[in-house]
Amino acid sequence: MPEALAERGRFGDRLAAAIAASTGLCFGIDPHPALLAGWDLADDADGVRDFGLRAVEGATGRVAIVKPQVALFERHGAAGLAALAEVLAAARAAGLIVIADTKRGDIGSTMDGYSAAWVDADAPFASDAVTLSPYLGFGSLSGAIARAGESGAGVFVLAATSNPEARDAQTATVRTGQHRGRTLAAANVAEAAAHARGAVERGSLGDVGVVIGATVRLLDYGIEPADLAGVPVLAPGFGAQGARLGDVRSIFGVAAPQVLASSSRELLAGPLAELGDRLVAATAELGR
Ligand SMILES: O=C(O)c1cc(=O)[nH]c(=O)n1[C@@H]1O[C@H](COP(=O)(O)O)[C@@H](O)[C@H]1O
Repeated sequence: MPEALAERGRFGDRLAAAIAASTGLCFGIDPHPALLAGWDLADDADGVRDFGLRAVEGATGRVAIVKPQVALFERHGAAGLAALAEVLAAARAAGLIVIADTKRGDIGSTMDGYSAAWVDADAPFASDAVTLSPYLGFGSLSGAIARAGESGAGVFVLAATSNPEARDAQTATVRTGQHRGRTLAAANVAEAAAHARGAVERGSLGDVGVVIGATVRLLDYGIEPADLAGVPVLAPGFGAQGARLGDVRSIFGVAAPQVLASSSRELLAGPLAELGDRLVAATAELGR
């Protein structure tokens, strides 16, 4: 077993334990300009760092999973990325499971660079998991998936995203190969499910998750909740995009227990002093 994996264990196992000990609430850390202003912070690199660190402080002991949005730090250039590295390290030091929302996706050889940046044990932006786009072909991610597994990290692969304009592309029918006849979204789910088989036998979760927006109807994308056995489901779209935390069961059916219900702006908006209360209320609304 590679040393890094031996140290922290498999991502899916750690995630399953975190959900069992807390809930699947995933707190999105998205430093938008208006939210920074709401916490009396400047929209610059220092501001996004302080915003991220305060969000991590509010999350600690209240939620198990956080998801910093990379672009909202990156927009402040090198200093913004340095701020992001600090926030990621603080979140991991606090024992939170950190999903970096990078949405990277490239040809396989280039994906090695992203792995070195985000998921290797000694990566400058080391995270527990990253979001990846499979729309250059799921196979283009196979090296990144293997490399994440070697360091005990995970990946979340976009399947049915929360934005309505993705629907045409993601419901297109695959015409050749083993997924012939499936929608592209369902084919990505099937690939993730294949990675989860061993974990299902252990009563755990796989290291390859999918992203399915809480705003979509699974059946419209050719996905059945039962297709998701053992697959962690990152589900953004709660709060600002309209989905309600209390509806996780009706949206995801039998897959509800492995859903990471993600909300950013709705939890971040409002006074910093009340952030803890908002997180506690969201946890109660989500339930177990
Ligand atoms: O991968 C994501 O995190 C993601 C996928 C998706 O389908 N939809 C989606 O909204 N997201 C991200 O989830 C967050 C949603 O933010 P709120 O709408 O403020 O809760 C943003 O950071 C989005 O980039």
